Amino acid sequence: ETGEVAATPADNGAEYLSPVTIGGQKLNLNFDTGSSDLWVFSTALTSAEIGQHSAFNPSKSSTYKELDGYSFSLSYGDGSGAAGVVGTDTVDIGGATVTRQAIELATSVSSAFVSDADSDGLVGLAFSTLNSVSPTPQKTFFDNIMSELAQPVFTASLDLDGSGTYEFGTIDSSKFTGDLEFTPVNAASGFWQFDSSCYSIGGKTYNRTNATPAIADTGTSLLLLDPEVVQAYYSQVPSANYDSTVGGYTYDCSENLPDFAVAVGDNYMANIPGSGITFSPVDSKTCFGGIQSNSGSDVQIFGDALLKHHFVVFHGESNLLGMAAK
Ligand SMILES: Cc1cc(CN)n(C)n1
Repeated sequence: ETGEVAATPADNGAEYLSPVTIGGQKLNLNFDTGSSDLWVFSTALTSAEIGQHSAFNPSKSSTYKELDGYSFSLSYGDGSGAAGVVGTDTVDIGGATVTRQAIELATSVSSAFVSDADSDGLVGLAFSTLNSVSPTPQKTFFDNIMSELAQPVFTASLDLDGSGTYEFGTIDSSKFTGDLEFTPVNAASGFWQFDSSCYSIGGKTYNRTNATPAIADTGTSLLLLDPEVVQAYYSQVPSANYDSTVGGYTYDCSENLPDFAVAVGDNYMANIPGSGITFSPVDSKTCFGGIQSNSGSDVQIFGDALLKHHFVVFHGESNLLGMAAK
């Protein structure tokens, strides 16, 4: 079995959304390799909360089964969150189908989700150990389908314009160039976590002895690195400075930015060309960088700002992360 689904740009350009069919109902969900819950807007929310979203209606699905007394509650690194009840239903992603997938129906969502009209929820693709369901954590879609897949993998090929594809069960060699380099993942963390102990700016490489581990996180827009790396990068950008009003480093959009690369394990340097560093405009002349600080937290988050320049393989059986240029 394999499945392929397109990722399309959300208006805000900060996330990638893909169509998922649950009990015959289609929702646009954010595939998130940095969390492990599949949750959706549900008709239990108020109409004000639902707004323009598609909301799953359990009473309209002939295959939905409530998990009586089960609940979930989530909060993400950006302060957003959701909570609600749990059931199972048939989930189809691009032709790959799980018949009794735990789905988490939101009865409350934070304001960030209400205002993000493009995302009807998330598909968590980190390890099931991080699933938030009580009293019994549930398995992710990938865990449930892995044994049915032609290969125990899923891949993310996210493009610069916010489009792209997620594929389950196959590694499409037409989607990358050069060698696919695999790195062992520390699955005990629950994340797709690996070491990252060097970086390069404008082609000059720096080794680090105190780097925090990194995770591959398709649900985060930016590249959130240890402060010393971020300061080193923006010290090479004359007009750059930390702007607390926007909460990050900004610079003149006219700058000729240096290339940046960061290690994924020991044998892959993931490069971002200088022309690909900017995340968004702040105003007519100021730009907000895709490289920002993790504020000294104990992990570096390799989000879409990095991943969209590469082809990424998540290998669930051997706990490996594959990276290739494209
Ligand atoms: C909703 C959401 C997901 C993630 C990354 N895992 N963030 C930071 N926010």
